[in-house]
Amino acid sequence: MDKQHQLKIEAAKVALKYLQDGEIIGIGTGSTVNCFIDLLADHKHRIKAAVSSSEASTERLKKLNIEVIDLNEADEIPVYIDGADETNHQLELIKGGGGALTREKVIAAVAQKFVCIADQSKYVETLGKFPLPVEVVPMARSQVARELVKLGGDPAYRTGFVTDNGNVILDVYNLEITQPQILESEINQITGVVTNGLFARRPADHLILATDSGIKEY
Ligand SMILES: O=C[C@H](O)[C@H](O)[C@H](O)COP(=O)(O)O
Repeated sequence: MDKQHQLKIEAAKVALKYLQDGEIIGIGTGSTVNCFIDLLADHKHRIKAAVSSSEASTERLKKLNIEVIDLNEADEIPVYIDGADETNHQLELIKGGGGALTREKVIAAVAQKFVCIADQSKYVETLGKFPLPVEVVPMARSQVARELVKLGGDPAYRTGFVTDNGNVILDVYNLEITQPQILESEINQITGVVTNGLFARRPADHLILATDSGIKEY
């Protein structure tokens, strides 16, 4: 097993302490969350059910016989566990490398506590080295791309990829994101944008970062 994968498992293990007995848990998407889902299998008797942010996570949860319910059936989500592509020290995130950003953002908005799990490679001074994913209604792709260029980015169409919501993704390169909340709002104002992968207006509440020198919690 490679070092990075080992660190993802370490972060996921620590996140188990946020499980609340008898409650619904929100589950994100990606390789780090997959580690958490696998660990959750041994604790499934403690939770009421899971709300999932993607078809991929739903499939993994169901394979482990963890009940998955629709978000509309959940009155509240005390805790949401998810990974990130980048995080800064304010726990503002870039997410959506796996294309699940919209459903992730919806669940994060509902959740009382958003716990981000990550390995050390995700921690950055300034967001933007990782291309910012933007989910777009297919017919608006070119128009949205032109508007993203005006904001200083270099959008690239993620070819051959369709989100769980039937939309496409533009990955925006070369943004140095010094004001994440402002950029998040500006991109969301572009007609045709479903959502973008900046989680700055609703950042994580806690970060569990696995590093070579141990777990760091923020
Ligand atoms: O769309 C995917 C999600 O936002 C993931 O949380 C993010 O891409 C991080 O994934 P991973 O844990 O595989 O690095």
